[in-house]
Amino acid sequence: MKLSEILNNVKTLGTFGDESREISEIVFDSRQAAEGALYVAMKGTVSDGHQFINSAIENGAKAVVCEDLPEEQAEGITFIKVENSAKALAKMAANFYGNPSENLVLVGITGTNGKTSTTTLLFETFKNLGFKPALISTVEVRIGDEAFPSTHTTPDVLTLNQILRKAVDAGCEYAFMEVSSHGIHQNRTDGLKFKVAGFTNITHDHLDYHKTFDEYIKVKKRFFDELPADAVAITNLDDRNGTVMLQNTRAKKSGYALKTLADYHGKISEADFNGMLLNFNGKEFWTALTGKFNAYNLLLVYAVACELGFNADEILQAISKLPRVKGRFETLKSESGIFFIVDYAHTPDALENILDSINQIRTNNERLITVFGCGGDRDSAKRPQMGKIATRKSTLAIITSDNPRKEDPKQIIEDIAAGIEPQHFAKFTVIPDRMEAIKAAIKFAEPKDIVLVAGKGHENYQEINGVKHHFDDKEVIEDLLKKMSK
Ligand SMILES: CC(=O)N[C@H]1[C@@H](OP(=O)(O)OP(=O)(O)OC[C@H]2O[C@@H](n3ccc(=O)[nH]c3=O)[C@H](O)[C@@H]2O)O[C@H](CO)[C@@H](O)[C@@H]1O[C@H](C)C(=O)N[C@@H](C)C(=O)N[C@H](CCC(=O)O)C(=O)O
Ligand SMILES: Nc1ncnc2c1ncn2[C@@H]1O[C@H](COP(=O)(O)OP(=O)(O)OP(=O)(O)O)[C@@H](O)[C@H]1O
Ligand SMILES: N[C@H](CCC[C@H](N)C(=O)O)C(=O)O
Ligand SMILES: [Mg+2]
Repeated sequence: MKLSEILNNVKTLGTFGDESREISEIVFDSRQAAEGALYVAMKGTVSDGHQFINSAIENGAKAVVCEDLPEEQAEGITFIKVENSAKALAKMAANFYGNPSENLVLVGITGTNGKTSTTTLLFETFKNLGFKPALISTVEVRIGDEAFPSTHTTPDVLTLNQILRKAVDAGCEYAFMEVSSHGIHQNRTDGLKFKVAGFTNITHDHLDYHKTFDEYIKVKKRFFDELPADAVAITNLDDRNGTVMLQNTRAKKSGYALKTLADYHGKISEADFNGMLLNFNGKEFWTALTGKFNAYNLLLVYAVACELGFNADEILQAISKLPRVKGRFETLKSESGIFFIVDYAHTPDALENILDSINQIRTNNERLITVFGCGGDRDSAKRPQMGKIATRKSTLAIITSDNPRKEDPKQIIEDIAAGIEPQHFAKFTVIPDRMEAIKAAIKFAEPKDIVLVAGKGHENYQEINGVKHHFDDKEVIEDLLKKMSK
């Protein structure tokens, strides 16, 4: 594609060199530049892409988009100065891939917890409705039945447009994607045309990156502020910040809630480990999903589908067939009758929610054993909070490791333990090796007891010192049960 076409509608502050040259690809990483590439220099969180302009050129880049022009401009290279490289990249990526977000119905879901669950449930619902949808999530990218590995919750804007292009070419009419706060902040979703935007909730997470909760809220809100007038914004009215999210949006506003009046009102009529009887806007149906948070997720799915013009009965029929999402309240029972739950709860709010859901369902004669840890090189403020919640709400908490990354696992565990209240000191034990921790839980458990293994969900690795070792909670439980014949 010609550079001038890639620059269509990009606000430039100056062009130096040939604008009519052919561009083979757009890259923002100098190491990926090949012959004829356009290199976009971006200021990152660790380094400044402007430092790598020369190495991009050495690798074959023929054009450079940057915020600061280099003092010496290499001969034969076109330089384009812009105010904000990330914003320019978003526009250029959409141009390069033919604006695919305008050729399908794009739905974005944001919030601290529930993005993967809701987008996956939407994907499955639309499959049940007879479509071939696309999914962009933490767990995987899907184009119909074809699955691709996922590297981020919200990929970079080039990858996003590339995926959406592929989806459009494959005949997808709907795409459901997770919108993370990092993604919004780093302009990864700029230039995409969203038809529906959904908000799940906002609680404590990622403050290592956003610094304050206010800042985190502001970033999430930006997603709704930037929606076009013909979009629909759907918020959770039970969340303290649900209304704030839509305060300045131009989109049509809609709300869902279990506790207050809303356009989409839901009620849990019955719940046990096998599922729930739900009532949405007066219509009752069964689901195999369980946990109050899944009632919220399903209600948002229902609201999105209604706003997209589908018939309520048809939607509920499609929703009632939904399977559980991988690693989200996944259950498993041992031969001796110990009940296991594998869940991705890795924030204080998610951990509290899942423990509350389990406690509401259990009859209290069984004991609840919680195995969990906290990730290294991530928001450390959530650690003591999770220690407090797990010990308050379980019979026994076994504190272990969950992706220590470059940190010392013992230090992470100490941070978690620091939040435990003195009256609960007898209710926890520390076993840093996750396999040993799960083994101890199985040993301790008696028939009917419940073992919650939280934090990793679908993840199939334990990241220690930059190395990802294969580790899958569900697989480990199954293997141990066989070995321990329990
Ligand atoms: C902290 C963070 O979000 N970092 C993301 C960011 O990288 P960065 O700003 O640190 O990049 P940098 O290393 O400072 O480099 C600056 C620029 O120089 C370029 N560069 C760098 C080196 C070089 O030799 N040549 C070169 O051109 C880089 O490509 C980049 O454009 O931009 C990159 C490109 O889009 C992302 O891959 C990267 O994600 C990292 C890997 C990451 O771990 N991100 C996580 C925290 C994340 O984004 N998570 C969210 C949310 C998860 C959740 O909600 O739970 C997600 O959406 O996945
Ligand atoms: N609507 C919800 N409200 C609160 N907690 C939820 C909700 N949905 C799921 N959870 C809990 O949060 C965990 C993570 O859910 P999910 O993976 O759907 O969230 P996410 O927003 O995609 O997370 P991430 O930011 O890591 O991508 C689940 O395992 C469950 O314990
Ligand atoms: N997307 C989240 C996942 C956290 C999952 C948990 N297992 C951990 O490693 O902390 C993150 O990268 O912060
Ligand atoms: Mg996710």
